[in-house]
Amino acid sequence: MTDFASTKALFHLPEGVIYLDGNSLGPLPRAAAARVQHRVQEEWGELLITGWNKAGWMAEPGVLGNRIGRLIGAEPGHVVLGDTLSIKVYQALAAALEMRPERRVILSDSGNFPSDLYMAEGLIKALGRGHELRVVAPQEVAGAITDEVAVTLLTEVDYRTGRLHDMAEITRRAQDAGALTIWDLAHSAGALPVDLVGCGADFAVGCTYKYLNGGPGAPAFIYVAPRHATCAAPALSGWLGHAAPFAFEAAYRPGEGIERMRVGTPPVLAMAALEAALDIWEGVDLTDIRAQSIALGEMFIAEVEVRCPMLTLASPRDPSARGSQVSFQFEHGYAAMQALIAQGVIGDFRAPDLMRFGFAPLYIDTEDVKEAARRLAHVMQNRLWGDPVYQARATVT
Ligand SMILES: Cc1ncc(COP(=O)(O)O)c(C=O)c1O
Ligand SMILES: Nc1c(O)cccc1C(=O)C[C@H](N)C(=O)O
Repeated sequence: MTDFASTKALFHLPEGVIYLDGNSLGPLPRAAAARVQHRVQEEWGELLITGWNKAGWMAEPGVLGNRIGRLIGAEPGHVVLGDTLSIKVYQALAAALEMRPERRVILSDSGNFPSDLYMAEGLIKALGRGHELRVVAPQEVAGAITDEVAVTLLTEVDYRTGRLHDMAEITRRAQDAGALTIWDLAHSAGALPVDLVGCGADFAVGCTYKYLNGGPGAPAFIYVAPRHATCAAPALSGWLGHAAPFAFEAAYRPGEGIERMRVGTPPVLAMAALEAALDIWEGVDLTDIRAQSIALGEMFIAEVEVRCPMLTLASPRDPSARGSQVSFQFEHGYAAMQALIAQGVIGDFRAPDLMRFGFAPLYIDTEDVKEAARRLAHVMQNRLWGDPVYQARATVT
């Protein structure tokens, strides 16, 4: 059984703050600052360029990829880190489309994060072969899998509502129809158990700065199923995905297996912070995370619905149908969230009217949830959101 009181102590959280936004950016693992400092001073400072070999910087995208692989049910040696999630979406999609050259439809849903859809649009333009991005409502995905579909591009957990796709069922249906699947695990990795092997997923991508707590700008990851490892063509054929980067050949040859999904120089400083964050996951059981995340979410919903009748639940009520976040709809949601943040409870707002709260059991406990609901009730009952100071929109929300 995971001891969540011990894991909470491993994070720095500002005094008085209840942090319900780890679904956007996880908090600072206490060990990360010293780990980054060590990398800067002892490795970069003292080893200089020899750090690539002596400190293992060059191999780290695969080493950390394996540690993430354990959390998402991947086979060892089939996850690699690097770049941003948007880039990894592009790579997976380009590889999948190449593997289904006779088909033209990319199937996604309106609950997908816009960047995934934008990357698909950009790739369609770049390919110029008449592909279509077909976007349906989340609940219509299964029915929209036809033999026109080359690939499904879906985020398992809807970033706005927390609605969860049935990964196993959709993967099965897609493959029965001859399509490939790409799963974006941005809101899944570290939030709930994921079983890529069990589901038979073809590709998966995700970020490490949310529930994995790797820090702002932490690198993304990509998974390619072993059966595709030698046929997935890398669209972004950078030198570190080459079979022999240091042979400096004039022409590109894809690297062995997942190595070919590397592009360029790895983010060495960011990986130091991520390494410290992943240490915390070593003793953690994802089934414990799921059970506790459901308990926290259920408690929050119950407390808020009793105290704040003006808020409407926008997430699935059935906890098994949602990820590790809960959203409430409110017309003045932006200002209400700003007022709540001023009370020390950090959640976020997603247009047009959703107040979104993430529950990460590693550092959020039942007392936090009760206190967050109390402060939210204070904001709502006293109509603090009506104060013009909370209406001004910030650049990043
Ligand atoms: C589901 C999903 N996909 C893609 C992205 C984009 O990630 P990045 O900014 O790392 O490219 C995000 C978050 O920003 C996301 O939540
Ligand atoms: N990646 C982000 C960023 O660089 C700035 C602000 C927010 C983000 C996010 O990750 C947003 C997140 N994907 C979401 O679900 O809304």
